[in-house]
Amino acid sequence: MKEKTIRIGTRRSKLAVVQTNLVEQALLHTGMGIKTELVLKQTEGDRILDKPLLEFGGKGVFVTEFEQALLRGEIDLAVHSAKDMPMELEEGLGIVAVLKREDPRDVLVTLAGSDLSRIKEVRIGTSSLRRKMQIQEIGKRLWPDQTVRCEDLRGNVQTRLGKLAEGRFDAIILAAAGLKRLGLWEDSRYQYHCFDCEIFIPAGGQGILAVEGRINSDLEPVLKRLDDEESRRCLFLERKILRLLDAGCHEPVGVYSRQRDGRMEVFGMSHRGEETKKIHLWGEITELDSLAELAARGLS
Ligand SMILES: NCc1[nH]cc(CCC(=O)O)c1CC(=O)O
Repeated sequence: MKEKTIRIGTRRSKLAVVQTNLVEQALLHTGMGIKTELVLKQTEGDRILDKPLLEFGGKGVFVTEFEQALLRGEIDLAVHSAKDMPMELEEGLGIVAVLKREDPRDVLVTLAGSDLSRIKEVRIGTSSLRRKMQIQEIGKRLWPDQTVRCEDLRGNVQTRLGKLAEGRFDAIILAAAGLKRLGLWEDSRYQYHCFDCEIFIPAGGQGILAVEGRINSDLEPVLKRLDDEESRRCLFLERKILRLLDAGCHEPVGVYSRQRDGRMEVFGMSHRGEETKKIHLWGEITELDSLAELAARGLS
């Protein structure tokens, strides 16, 4: 490949930049003499902070502007949190590399020293229907004599933590992956209660960084080196299930998969109409399509 600088697009948030730096590091580590340049963009999703995402176009709001830049050739790659990616990508673009999955768990975050057992009504900040649904259910076990009230909370991770610190909520729910990547995991201002993925099912793709690019580009040999096979397989399966479900963002859906002893294990939850459905299935890694269909059937 000819020596050139790879232009990588990402959002301006600190998490997005840190995540893109991870991709840059991985590119440097290929030892293929690659140079990178960051192209930061503010997206619709970053500008509109006073409404839940689902009121103005859902997942695409973080991605569309980068897709246009990729198609125009202004950037060569875009780095996304896989869970924020829309189901259908623009023609000619694809997920060209999948990095090794970071901790996929959801975490209940409280301020250091706070004791939720003393609170009659626990106010939890989250805008995600999936998180609201699951914390309501788990809350009945965690706090049998208390009530849980979920309230909307948007903004980047630091903004959300700021609102917790202001006392607007007793707890908030965030992804472990974001907290770890932002160096907040050891932060003594907060207490973290991690939920096992089989109990509190993460969003499809949670913890995974996906690199989007033009398909069949001359970067492919380089991008192969960044790719983690198991994470790619899990992301493929989780996205396939979501696509089959054709779940809009109005429906809470969680999907999580992992490889165990050479087989694929998948957990899912959905809530359509009045009913909450849960699945736990096993399948062969060579037959992900049929596993996805089985999972989607169980969740629809
Ligand atoms: N929706 C925002 C978002 N997108 C990705 C992450 C965390 C990183 C990841 O899941 O890879 C977060 C923050 C959060 O949900 O706490």
